[in-house]
Amino acid sequence: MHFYKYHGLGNDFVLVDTRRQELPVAGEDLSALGRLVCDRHFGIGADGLVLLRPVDGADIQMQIINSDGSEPEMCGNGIRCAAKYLYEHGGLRQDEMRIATLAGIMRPRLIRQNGRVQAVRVDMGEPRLERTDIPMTGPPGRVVDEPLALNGGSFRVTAVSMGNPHCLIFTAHVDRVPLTELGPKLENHPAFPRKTNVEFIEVLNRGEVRMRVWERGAGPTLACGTGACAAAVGGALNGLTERTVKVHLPGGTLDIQWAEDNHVYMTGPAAEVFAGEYTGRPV
Ligand SMILES: N[C@@H](CCC[C@H](N)C(=O)O)C(=O)O
Repeated sequence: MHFYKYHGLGNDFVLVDTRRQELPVAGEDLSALGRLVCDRHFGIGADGLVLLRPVDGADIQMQIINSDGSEPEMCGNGIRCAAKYLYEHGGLRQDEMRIATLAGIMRPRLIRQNGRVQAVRVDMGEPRLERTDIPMTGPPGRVVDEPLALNGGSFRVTAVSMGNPHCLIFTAHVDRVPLTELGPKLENHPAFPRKTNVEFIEVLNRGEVRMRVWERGAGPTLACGTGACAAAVGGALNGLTERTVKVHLPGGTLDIQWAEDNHVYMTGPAAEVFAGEYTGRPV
């Protein structure tokens, strides 16, 4: 299987263009393929597998499989990588694209300099704030700075869906958070019937935050695009930040704007690392 390896701020992906080859999976067992290629010891190694497919009504479809084999609705860093690949290798020589995902059609726009893609700005659509849309259990309404019981204590959480669920916790010292202990407990908390991504956020000032993320189906990652968008929305909902913020992640910085049209715009880099042939065991 021919693949490309990309990353967005260290959130890394194996990218496969299914328009150019058949996948080596019996009955399209994408969950098993995702687990195999993402494995950092026995596979190529990645946080996720990004599959590009032909589709009606958009330029391309992006499907993503987490490293645990689950299929999320959307991936912000992955879509910037997909857009860069499509322009540089995938025959889509246009600056604006429409990419279909399980969360709807996303619209990346390339920012180019001397013909090279420097960054990608993506219209990530509207955030979903109703509890049932996260989804989260409990009475109807938004989940903003609400207590969530865990381990005999409680956290104040804000919940935002960017097509995929995010549980945001604002904290004074993000470096002191025991991410690998709390992350899986919150990811699998019964309040989130489809599990959740978990973001710990420290507000530096009204235009900048620092964030660490525990991703649903992938664990701790160096960056999360949808998570950064959710953090900007959550910061504004709590009155802690403006609607335009820089989100500093372990892998680098994303610029996020929750615009007046209610759409969230994410700007950040995407990088190609290498290409290769996966010769591992077919599923
Ligand atoms: N890293 C991604 C999010 C990938 C999906 C996530 N793990 C989930 O299950 O929702 C991003 O950059 O948005």
